[in-house]
Amino acid sequence: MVEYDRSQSPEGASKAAPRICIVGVGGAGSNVVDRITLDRIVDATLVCAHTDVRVLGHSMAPVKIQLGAELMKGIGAGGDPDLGREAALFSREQIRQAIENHDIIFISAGLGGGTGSGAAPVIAEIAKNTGALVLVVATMPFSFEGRRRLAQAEEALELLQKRADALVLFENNRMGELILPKDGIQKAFNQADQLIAQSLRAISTITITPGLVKLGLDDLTSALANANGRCLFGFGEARGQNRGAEALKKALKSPLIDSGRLLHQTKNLLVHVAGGESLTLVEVEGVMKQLGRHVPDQTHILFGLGVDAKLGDAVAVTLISSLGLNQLNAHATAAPPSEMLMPRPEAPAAAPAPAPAPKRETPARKAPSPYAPPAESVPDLLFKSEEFASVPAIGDSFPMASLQAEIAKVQTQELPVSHVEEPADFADFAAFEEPAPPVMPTAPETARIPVRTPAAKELADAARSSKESTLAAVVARSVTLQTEISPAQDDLISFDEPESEPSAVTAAVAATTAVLARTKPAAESQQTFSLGEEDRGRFKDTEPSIVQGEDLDVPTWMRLKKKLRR
Ligand SMILES: Nc1nc2c(ncn2[C@@H]2O[C@H](COP(=O)(O)OP(=O)(O)OP(=O)(O)O)[C@@H](O)[C@H]2O)c(=O)[nH]1
Repeated sequence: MVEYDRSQSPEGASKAAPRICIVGVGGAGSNVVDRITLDRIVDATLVCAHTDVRVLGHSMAPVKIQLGAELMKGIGAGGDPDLGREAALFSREQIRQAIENHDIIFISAGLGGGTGSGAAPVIAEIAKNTGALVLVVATMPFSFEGRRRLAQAEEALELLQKRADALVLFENNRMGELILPKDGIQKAFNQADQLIAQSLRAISTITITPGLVKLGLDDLTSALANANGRCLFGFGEARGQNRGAEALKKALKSPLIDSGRLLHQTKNLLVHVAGGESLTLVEVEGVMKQLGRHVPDQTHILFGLGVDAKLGDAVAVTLISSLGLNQLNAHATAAPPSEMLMPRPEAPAAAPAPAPAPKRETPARKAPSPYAPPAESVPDLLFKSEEFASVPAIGDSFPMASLQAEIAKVQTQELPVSHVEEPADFADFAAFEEPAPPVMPTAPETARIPVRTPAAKELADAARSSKESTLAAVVARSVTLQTEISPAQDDLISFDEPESEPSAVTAAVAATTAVLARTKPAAESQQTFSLGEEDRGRFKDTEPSIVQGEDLDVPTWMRLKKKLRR
């Protein structure tokens, strides 16, 4: 495999992908790291740091640090932040070794207990001293946990604010309100962990994705700056014809934004729109117009636009803002979370109530980390070489017109498919309940590139000449008709000789090979299922839905798409 080594470029190593480390501290922090590990949502070094060996033992993080092993004897801090702090100080060398050599370090902790509240500020300080950018994602305790926990959380928060470059604070109470009372505490925690994990992914993506309109850490801190503020976070991703509008709708529906209602009161709102290479300006404009109905005119919108080939034909919208705790509480008592989208009325009746007197000063902006590049150079430093370089650019040199002509030929040609065997795990038609809409032939060239590759042609020819390779024929035909240039993570394509032929063709060949390698050969014993006129009884006046073993009620694009994804 030939890899494009960005460190060889004239700009040097500064263009390498940023190294991200996520440290979960204490029980809550470790749960968040587990979720990230399970979902494989961020490409990062995952570390779990805890005083409690039982929790560490169950942690899925590849790197585990037992804090203050000798001091704590493997038992948790029992809700005492002093013990948590001592334990972290005992293990500071181990912590430093685990987290050094990273550009961005996320620290996640539930505040209020002993380990998270005591150790997270120490870890943040060590992280800062390594020269990394330090972002803390923390939760405040539920009100039912009592005043002492809240006081401990507030104290830890102050320490963290002094050390972190940005602090994303979630209110467990608020997240707990969003589940049904009968669902119980476990569900509340799960919901919270999921939101925190999502926000971590979104923030890391925003910071590392090269942007046409780049958002920096200063934008993030502006969006989060609020006296005693809590994070409002919404994320949506969608495919299909109305993907921009759908993605925004999902982001607004995120419980922390309460169907867009909470945005009516925000001063700063960070909006990041990202898509694959097919993302159009019209779509972005549509998203922003629609969003404008949910935010007051005076809201300062921090807008970012990113192109990430990994998104393929999806569009993702991320909304990040913050609201003072008092405003949030006032909103919660005034209006229960709503299911419906509530656009802002055209003429807002009254200005939002003034924010209550701040309890705590918003921390002064920290001096930029030595690792943090100046605003203009952020996209360069944060460019992920191996991912983006592997996606072929579609230029004039690509023989699109002739390929499309060939495809048109193939599309009108009937391949002699006598039957298609469904592999065991292909019978899962439940997955089709909410399928992504088909990609229309009019889709922009960069969304999906129909490619008739030499390899695909060979396969199709072989399929026509051999009755036993019917599945291969369908796959070949499907690959021929709709080859995605942005394959799934496990289909990443290696380029042996990138310059030797158009890279999209290479991609299609590799995709074809990958699909076929995973495809089981058709079983000899399976019989072709066909209905003759005499069998059709009361259905005699209807069109047959199964022809030559293919169920025509299942739209072609669905069958082909499913097979391609396998
Ligand atoms: N979101 C979320 N919050 C949690 C979870 N578990 C605990 N919390 C919150 O985090 C706070 C701290 O709890 P833990 O993380 O278990 O405590 P710790 O930091 O490990 O401290 P010790 O148990 O005293 O060693 C609690 O007061 C809860 O508000 C969880 O799974 N998810």
